[in-house]
Amino acid sequence: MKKTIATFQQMKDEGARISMLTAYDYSTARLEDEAGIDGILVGDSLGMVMLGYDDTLPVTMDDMIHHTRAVSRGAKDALVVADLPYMSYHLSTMQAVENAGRLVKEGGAQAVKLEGGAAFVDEVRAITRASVPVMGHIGMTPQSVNAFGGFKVQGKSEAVARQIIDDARALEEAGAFSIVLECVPAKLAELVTKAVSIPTIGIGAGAGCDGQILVYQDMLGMYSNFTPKFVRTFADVGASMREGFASYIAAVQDGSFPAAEHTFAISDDVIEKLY
Ligand SMILES: Nc1nc(=O)c2c([nH]1)NC[C@@H]1CN(c3ccc(C(=O)N[C@@H](CCC(=O)O)C(=O)O)cc3)CN21
Ligand SMILES: CC(C)C(=O)C(=O)O
Ligand SMILES: [Mg+2]
Repeated sequence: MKKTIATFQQMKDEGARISMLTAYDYSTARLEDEAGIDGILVGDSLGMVMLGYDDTLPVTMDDMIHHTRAVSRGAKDALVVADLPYMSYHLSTMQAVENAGRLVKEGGAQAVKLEGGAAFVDEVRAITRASVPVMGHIGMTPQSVNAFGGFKVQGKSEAVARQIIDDARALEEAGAFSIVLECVPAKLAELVTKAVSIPTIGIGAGAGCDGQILVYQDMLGMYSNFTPKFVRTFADVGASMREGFASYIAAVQDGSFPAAEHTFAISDDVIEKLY
């Protein structure tokens, strides 16, 4: 059965941990869904892991819609959340609602995510008012990479830690259904999780969150540009792929592929006539 934002809230209330992963295409979404994932995020991280940019800033609404449509078709049960990319919700609440609406209407997402806390409560309220559920995202928000001076842990000082707690409360008050906590100290994430009644989903935020999310290429060993400290390789699919590609290349080179069983037959009569 399709999971909803009510399923997420019920899981927090019952103390069941929520599992999320990113996906950017139909086949991967299908595999994650079959494995029983609760939620799939079509992250703007697709700019890095799918498109090869150095950060998420160049990702467009058209990129997001293209990938969200594919994921929506593969996610039978999982809740599909799509990221609002950089500059798609920063100009006005009107722009935010319009683009959130496109991710639902054209992409087939059930919810959207935006980066920001107290500074974006007007956008969260406006999108929620249009009946699109919003996931907040605070801590190390990658769209602010230039403002942070790199992908750096946030919330180690009292001032920033306090801001993160205030941001979480502001998001809940504005109607967000859930909050991603990225790259914040584990004990701060625990405090935030207790400070709000909506589920927190952590990435590099420790086990005290209500759920976890990872970029799937990271947990399958498929992306080697960097490996954040918070990543565990659950299966080395990257190594399997490299081996598979290498044996294909070798088989083509030595002529062992394709073999007879991979070919289509034609009657000798027909062939004779062609000579
Ligand atoms: N493949 C991938 N995985 C991600 O988790 C991810 C993306 N891409 N793209 C968007 C953002 C960027 N993220 C990142 C990127 C780098 C670090 C990183 O290198 N962190 C270091 C140092 C942190 C510090 O000490 O301040 C680490 O060791 O984890 C963390 C998160 C998380 N998101
Ligand atoms: C890492 C998650 C939370 C994200 O925002 C993304 O994949 O874009
Ligand atoms: Mg993102």
